[in-house]
Amino acid sequence: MGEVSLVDVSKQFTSRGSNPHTVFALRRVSFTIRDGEVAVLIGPSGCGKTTALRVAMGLEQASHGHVMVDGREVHGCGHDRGMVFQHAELLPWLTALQNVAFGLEMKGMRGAALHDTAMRYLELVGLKDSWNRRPHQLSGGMRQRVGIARALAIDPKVLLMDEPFGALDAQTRESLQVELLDIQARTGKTILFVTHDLDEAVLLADRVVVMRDGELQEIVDVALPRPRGDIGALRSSPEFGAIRYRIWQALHQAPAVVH
Ligand SMILES: Nc1ncnc2c1ncn2[C@@H]1O[C@H](COP(=O)(O)OP(=O)(O)OP(=O)(O)O)[C@@H](O)[C@H]1O
Repeated sequence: MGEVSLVDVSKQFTSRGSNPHTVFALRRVSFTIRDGEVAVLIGPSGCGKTTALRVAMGLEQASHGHVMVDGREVHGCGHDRGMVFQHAELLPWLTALQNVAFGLEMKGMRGAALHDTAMRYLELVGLKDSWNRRPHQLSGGMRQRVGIARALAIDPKVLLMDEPFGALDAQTRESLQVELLDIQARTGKTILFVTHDLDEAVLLADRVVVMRDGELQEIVDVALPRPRGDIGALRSSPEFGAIRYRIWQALHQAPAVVH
């Protein structure tokens, strides 16, 4: 199982100093991502996407409301959730293999099981032959692959991905999108994915959660068959265009009324 819910979650940040003020990053946000589903969070810069992900991960505590995983309220981080960041955030002094093994060691795995499991996940992301390279010896795309392998290796129920392909060139981004679709098909992981990119949202998602000013604006169903197949052909299909336009409309609707 891997169902994750944000239940009436609000998050406010209060800055101190000479000009103290409060920012409402999330206001009463509720949604559920079903087991095995890919949900994409999209919305303008500053609308609260990263905050929603960090609250779901347990890196931030909600000011109000709570997070449930498989019907159980969670507090703080846990091995049931894995996170992939925009800039892989690898430990620079460790090899690719050691970076993937790191989380497994935290889980208590040792010896041959540790090595074999870390290697299996590097293989899953196509990096078996680069196991001994340190992050500075890897391209941006390869570093992101290591980040994905590291998050998957702990076998979380839910994968939380914060603009993981945002800093990559278009070609690398596209090949990682295809890889992620493939990995998701093989592992059946529940994924909550943040992006600014409409095409990426339609390509990856079962549902797209549109956010605005810290509020949930709308949830749009992406009724495209899986596997997504030839993504070039899919992108140019009328069905893809219609869903993309539906999300665009949701993004450009009048702002939600703040009570
Ligand atoms: N630690 C923090 N302290 C103060 N304010 C914060 C903090 N984290 C986020 N915020 C504020 O909360 C709001 C939402 O930020 P968040 O990073 O979640 O938005 P986002 O939609 O992910 O933006 P982007 O697309 O630019 O990454 C913004 O106004 C931001 O400045």
